[in-house]
Amino acid sequence: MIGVEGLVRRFGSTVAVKGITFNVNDGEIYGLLGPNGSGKSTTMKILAGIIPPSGGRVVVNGIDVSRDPLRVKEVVGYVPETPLLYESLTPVEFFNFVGSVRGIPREELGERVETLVRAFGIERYLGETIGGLSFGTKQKISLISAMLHDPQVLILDEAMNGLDPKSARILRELLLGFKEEGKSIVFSTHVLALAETICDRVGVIYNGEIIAEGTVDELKEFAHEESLEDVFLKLTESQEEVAAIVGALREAF
Ligand SMILES: Nc1ncnc2c1ncn2[C@@H]1O[C@H](COP(=O)(O)OP(=O)(O)OP(=O)(O)O)[C@@H](O)[C@H]1O
Repeated sequence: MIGVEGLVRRFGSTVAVKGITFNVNDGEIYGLLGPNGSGKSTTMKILAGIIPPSGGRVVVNGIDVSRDPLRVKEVVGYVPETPLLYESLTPVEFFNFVGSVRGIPREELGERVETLVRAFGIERYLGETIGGLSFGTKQKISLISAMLHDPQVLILDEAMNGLDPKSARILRELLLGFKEEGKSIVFSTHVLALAETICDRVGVIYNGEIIAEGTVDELKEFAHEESLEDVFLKLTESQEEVAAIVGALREAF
């Protein structure tokens, strides 16, 4: 369970997050959708205990992120937008490192690594240094490392980035399984068709504020639109702008 109330985050004079409020229940996948620079990653970093809020209150599984960010990290699995890995290690060395930092018993760690490595099909890269691997393979390593301690809460920032269709399907099925187990999942994506199929509820964030929230069907009804993409463009005031740009491009080419 995640509770976010009046969350504010400033970077100097920039107010990246302007007092947002939302909850994510146990067994729920919450989609955080918004244009570039709207405050998604900043919000997710705060939920994961990576950066502190400037104001408001965030409680993750009963733990206040401002008071106890280290304990928050224990219950959260966080996948950043860009994988942050030790490039000179092999995936096996990296998973062992994560396992020891998190205090995961050796046998449990071995079993989880084996299951997830097989699921994402990266067995053949286990002995290579991470620095030489493709972006998609690094993303899979980042995902696996976030799941090794079996966290109750998953914060996934553009987690499908770089994944091939098979791995994207596997991740989707894994997330649906986690949801069944009662985990809370926050998921940001620019792929609205994906959000439509996976999220129980979505929050549309724009200029650091949540401007609409609900199930995909509720948002479609609210905006009188047929697809989540049209809802998104309408709410973020991009529909007319997109039409004007496309018109100009057609004239130019
Ligand atoms: N470390 C930082 N220092 C200064 N400004 C920052 C920092 N991190 C984020 N910002 C600013 O905060 C705002 C929100 O950024 P954020 O990365 O949260 O957006 P986002 O919705 O995740 O965007 P994208 O879809 O492009 O990943 C932007 O104006 C960004 O420039």
